[in-house]
Amino acid sequence: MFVKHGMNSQFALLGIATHCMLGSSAVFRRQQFLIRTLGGYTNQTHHKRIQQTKAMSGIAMEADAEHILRAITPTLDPTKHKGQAGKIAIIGGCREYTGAPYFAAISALKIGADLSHVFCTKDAASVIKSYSPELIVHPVLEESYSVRDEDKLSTLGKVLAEVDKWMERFDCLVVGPGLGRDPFLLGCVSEIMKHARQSNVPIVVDGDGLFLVTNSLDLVSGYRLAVLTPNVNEYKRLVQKVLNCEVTDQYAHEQLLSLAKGIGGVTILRKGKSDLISDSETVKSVSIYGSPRRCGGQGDILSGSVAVFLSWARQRLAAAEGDLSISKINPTMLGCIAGSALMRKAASLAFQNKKRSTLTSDIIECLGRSLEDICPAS
Ligand SMILES: NC(=O)C1=CN([C@@H]2O[C@H](COP(=O)(O)OP(=O)(O)OC[C@H]3O[C@@H](n4cnc5c(N)ncnc54)[C@H](O)[C@@H]3O)[C@@H](O)[C@H]2O)[C@@H](O)CC1
Ligand SMILES: Nc1ncnc2c1ncn2[C@@H]1O[C@H](COP(=O)(O)OP(=O)(O)OP(=O)(O)O)[C@@H](O)[C@H]1O
Ligand SMILES: [Mg+2]
Repeated sequence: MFVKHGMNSQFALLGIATHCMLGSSAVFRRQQFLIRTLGGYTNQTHHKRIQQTKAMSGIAMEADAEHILRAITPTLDPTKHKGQAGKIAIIGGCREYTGAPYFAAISALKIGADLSHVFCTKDAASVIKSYSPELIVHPVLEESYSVRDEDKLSTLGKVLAEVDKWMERFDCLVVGPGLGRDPFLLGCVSEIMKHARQSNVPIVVDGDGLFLVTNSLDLVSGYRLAVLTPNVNEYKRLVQKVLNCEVTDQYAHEQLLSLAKGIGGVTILRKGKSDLISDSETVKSVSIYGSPRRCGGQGDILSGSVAVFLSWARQRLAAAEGDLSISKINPTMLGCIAGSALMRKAASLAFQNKKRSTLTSDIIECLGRSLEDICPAS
């Protein structure tokens, strides 16, 4: 039994119950007993919940990712101006990590965003600029070691003023790649996230952003434009914090639904052998064959990609144009499915060429060709 206790454990139990219901076994009757004992639902609510969960988990889960990629990728139209294909900002990059924010930001550009900004610490900024002249790099974040206690409040004010100047222009923020875990820096980033939320800017949370959010769930709880992209460790910590239990692979879909619901309907992309995606209403998987290489940085490509596709999906749905088959799907789900599929296709292509020496930069080089194969530019 993976559930220990806690309100949200009810959802996990419902998931187990649904699973067992399909088998109609004695174990199911036992789970029903447990739900009644621990869940506190009326019989009617209980029955409705089970029906809903059954409907959700009973359907084929694999997303039609290529169809979605084609439906949300904008055409290259000569009447468009700079910025219309997306302006993305990465909040990340500190003394230790300069690769992660670079990978996320450059991936966004290689897929087709027009502008990619990075807000990082002063130490990281010149290094990131030296990787690429394409990125707009703002050396605005500060770590504790570089700020005296008496200057912390004024520094926070300056950081927020710098980021706020740009906030309304961004189509999506990616918070966390290479952010580090310095307490003062994370305090500033919390405020940036609150401002993004007030401005209705979507936020993709990855890497150390997930460390921050796991300890301060209110930052994203109930925000439908938040996407969390946890790896195996990050997912484990989220499940322990929110559901108060261990990760289960046997009831992976149900647990993911419960987690997304427990954080108020955010969208979660659980990375792994297959990527599992849920917005607390449905669960989809992307199992396109990727690469057996697990070099660091692939998650950063993914977070940058999800930011672009999420922006494109929102744009496409807002204009109510194009493919009606996607019009009922949450844009955060569309963004995750498209980002996951493209990342995996590019990884597969890079591995065909480079085999054991495949690195993250090789995968980034394959992003354009992989998108072209699915969705030709002309
Ligand atoms: N080139 C770069 O600059 C890269 C930087 N990265 C950044 O590195 C930072 C950390 O990301 P990771 O993916 O390594 O974070 P993880 O939380 O997955 O892992 C951090 C380290 O702690 C260990 N760890 C994690 N949870 C643990 C637990 N419960 N008990 C014991 N050990 C545990 C892991 O094995 C790993 O060595 C993020 O900011 C990320 O964005 C990565 O994206 C990889 C590439
Ligand atoms: N076992 C696997 N098989 C195939 N693809 C995988 C596997 N594990 C992860 N991936 C893919 O690799 C990408 C990155 O996932 P990963 O778990 O490595 O993220 P991460 O640890 O956050 O990476 P990073 O090093 O950038 O922080 C995801 O798109 C995921 O689909
Ligand atoms: Mg990561």
